[in-house]
Amino acid sequence: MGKSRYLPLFETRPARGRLLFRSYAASIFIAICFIFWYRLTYFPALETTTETWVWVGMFLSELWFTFYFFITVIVRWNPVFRSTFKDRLSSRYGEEALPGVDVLVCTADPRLEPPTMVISTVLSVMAYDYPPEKLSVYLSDDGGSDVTFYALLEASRFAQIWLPFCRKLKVEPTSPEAYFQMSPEPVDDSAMDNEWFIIKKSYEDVKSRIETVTRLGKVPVDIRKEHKGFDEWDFVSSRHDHPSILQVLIDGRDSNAFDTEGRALPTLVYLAREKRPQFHHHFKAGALNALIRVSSRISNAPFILNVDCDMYSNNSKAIRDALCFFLDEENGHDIAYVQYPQTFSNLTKNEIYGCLRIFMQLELAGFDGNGGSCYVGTGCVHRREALCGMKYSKELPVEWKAMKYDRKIRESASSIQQDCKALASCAYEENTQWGKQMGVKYESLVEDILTGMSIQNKGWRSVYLNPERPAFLGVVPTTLSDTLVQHKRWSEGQLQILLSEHCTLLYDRRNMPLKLQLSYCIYMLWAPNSFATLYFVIVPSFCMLKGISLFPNISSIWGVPYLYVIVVHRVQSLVEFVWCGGTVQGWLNEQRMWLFKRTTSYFFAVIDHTLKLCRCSKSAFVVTRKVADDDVNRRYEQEIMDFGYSSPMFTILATLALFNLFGLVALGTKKVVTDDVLTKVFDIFGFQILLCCVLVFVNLPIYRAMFFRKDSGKIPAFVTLQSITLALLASALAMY
Ligand SMILES: O=c1ccn([C@@H]2O[C@H](COP(=O)(O)OP(=O)(O)O[C@H]3O[C@H](CO)[C@@H](O)[C@H](O)[C@H]3O)[C@@H](O)[C@H]2O)c(=O)[nH]1
Ligand SMILES: [Mn+2]
Repeated sequence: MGKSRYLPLFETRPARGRLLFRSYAASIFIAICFIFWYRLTYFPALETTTETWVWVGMFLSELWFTFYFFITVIVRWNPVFRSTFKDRLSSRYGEEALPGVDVLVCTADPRLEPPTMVISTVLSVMAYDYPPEKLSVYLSDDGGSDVTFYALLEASRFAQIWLPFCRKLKVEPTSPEAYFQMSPEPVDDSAMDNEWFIIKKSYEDVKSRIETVTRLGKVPVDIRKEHKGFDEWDFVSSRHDHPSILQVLIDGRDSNAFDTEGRALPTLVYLAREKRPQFHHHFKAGALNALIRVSSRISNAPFILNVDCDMYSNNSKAIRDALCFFLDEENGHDIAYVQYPQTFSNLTKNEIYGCLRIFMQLELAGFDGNGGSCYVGTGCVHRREALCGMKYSKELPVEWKAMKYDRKIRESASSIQQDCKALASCAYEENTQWGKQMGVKYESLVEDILTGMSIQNKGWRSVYLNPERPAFLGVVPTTLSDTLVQHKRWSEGQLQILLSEHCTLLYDRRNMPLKLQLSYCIYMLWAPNSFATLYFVIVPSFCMLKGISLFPNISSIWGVPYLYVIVVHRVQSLVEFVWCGGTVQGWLNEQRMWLFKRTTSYFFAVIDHTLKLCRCSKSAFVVTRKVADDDVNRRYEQEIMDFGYSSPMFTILATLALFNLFGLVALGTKKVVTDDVLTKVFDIFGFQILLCCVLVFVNLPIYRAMFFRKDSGKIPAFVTLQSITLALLASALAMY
């Protein structure tokens, strides 16, 4: 093709309103300068040592918040949005010349991640609008469960009717569970409609068979006879102790692997990598690395899509979209991965536990503008070489066509099986670079972010793509404790990166622009953020009771910059949230979660990590629960916060909430008694009172859950009692 006629396969648009944002940021910056001026000028006027120390604390906290604000500005400085031209891709490459794509799906526990959900995800990716002979799907089962294997076996059979049905009706989404839940029953009597009912019935049968087996907890003998693969479980002593299990359920190279319309089926592979108690298995990162190796032996596609088991494909064009970047002749050669945002199917209108909306819809675009999107673990298409650890180099152009995978070459299935089992064994990685220089990284609980950083450090770029129809839909946790525990894992993982040699600001960073390095700090600093936040939640109320004023009088001129920052900064956050598709109530909920996470999850992450450094505890990847009982689901639908059981996190939340409430009450009574010209008190302690009121308002659901609710999701009496005692003690300490 002549250069003059070159048409790009994707385009990039900068976000609108950048000028407005930059002016806003500059104005806040000026206000912050005034705040520091105030802090420093009034410093010498302090009388007691307590006053001096709390003042220093305020100064440090404000300094910290300023630095953090500066980073949030960098992330938002230049967001970019991308779109693709899939028609050009088709006309340039046709169907024949498209590259192979391997899809890696991970599951870890059949009780937390029901096998029916896992196979809906698997079926949804098998049904991509992509030549099936170029598609291979691999499921890693860290639960090592024969029930999950049975579910996949059922899926491999159901695929024979599901895939032609999806093609014929242009089904969207291609997850049978989601599709039949949302698509209305057809009303005509045509043959097509009959087929709709037949397939639906067939899916329901599959589902009910799997659910029966799941309830039993093991596969009955008569079903075990259906497939020789079940024999592998004869050697399984527990999920933590078994040899590699590998079953090719559909072999795409097999000339008999056809759907009911005679078209090829994608290859489908089940893998439970070897587990032995004496080996560390490195959680999801380890699972992915085993899959990367096994897939390289079986299909070796040049592009790898990876999804979590709850993230079904919601857009059957997503692979083609991603390829528009990699296959663009002019600008695609250095792109290592294309990241789709995580979006969720089970959100309620006002998202009581938040859903990373700003992160997924805006900050990732900001990262892209600064040099490359983060890798967020799911919904990401990688170039195999980049994921395997190869450095980018202009001289060594990566040629995807060179990695041809010839489906016609037949090898004996048993020799492939033998090789693959060795590749998925515990000992395979010993004395290799896997997890360090190769594949997904092991040193952090957020293996995704660290792996993305390391890929960018090797000279690759990455892009963020957010098509109008979300590419994947997953599940957000439906209780407060699940959410807080998930965030604890994330912030702990980020802290691990911050304190490791991979910290962007210290690492060998020739290939990462400074603005991208700073952008990563926005998450790496989550955990340390807890200290400044705890300080602001506790100390101003404490000092209010002690009679120490920490902020300027509300009527003084120094009050203006404070008011400006407080009001304008929150307005900007609200506007941003609504722009990203949220509701006003949703924003309020998000603010609450922001406070809860900082005072519990992030704080616990610091403590846990410190214990780990002292070798008192070990890293654990607590898998997020994807199902809940009816009671919990009902409360989630009604957007009522679920506490349900005692947890030290809830004790902290409730104590802080009560402490601030007591503060307000005590102040009220004290002033009525002494009647110390009320307006004067409000003037001197105005900001502290305001802060206290805001905290009480934000904590309203906690008071309700302690004192006014009767359902099983309320705060347990034991936690309430504990918190009242602690908060009373703290208030007494402040007042006397
Ligand atoms: O030992 C393990 C633990 C987890 N998983 C799988 O990893 C995925 C993510 O686990 P989940 O409990 O759903 O974690 P989330 O917090 O929802 O996941 C986010 O955060 C993780 C990093 O902490 C990323 O890996 C994920 O992609 C990202 O969605 C799931 O498919 C699990 O089945 C494994 O395969 N093996
Ligand atoms: Mn998840």
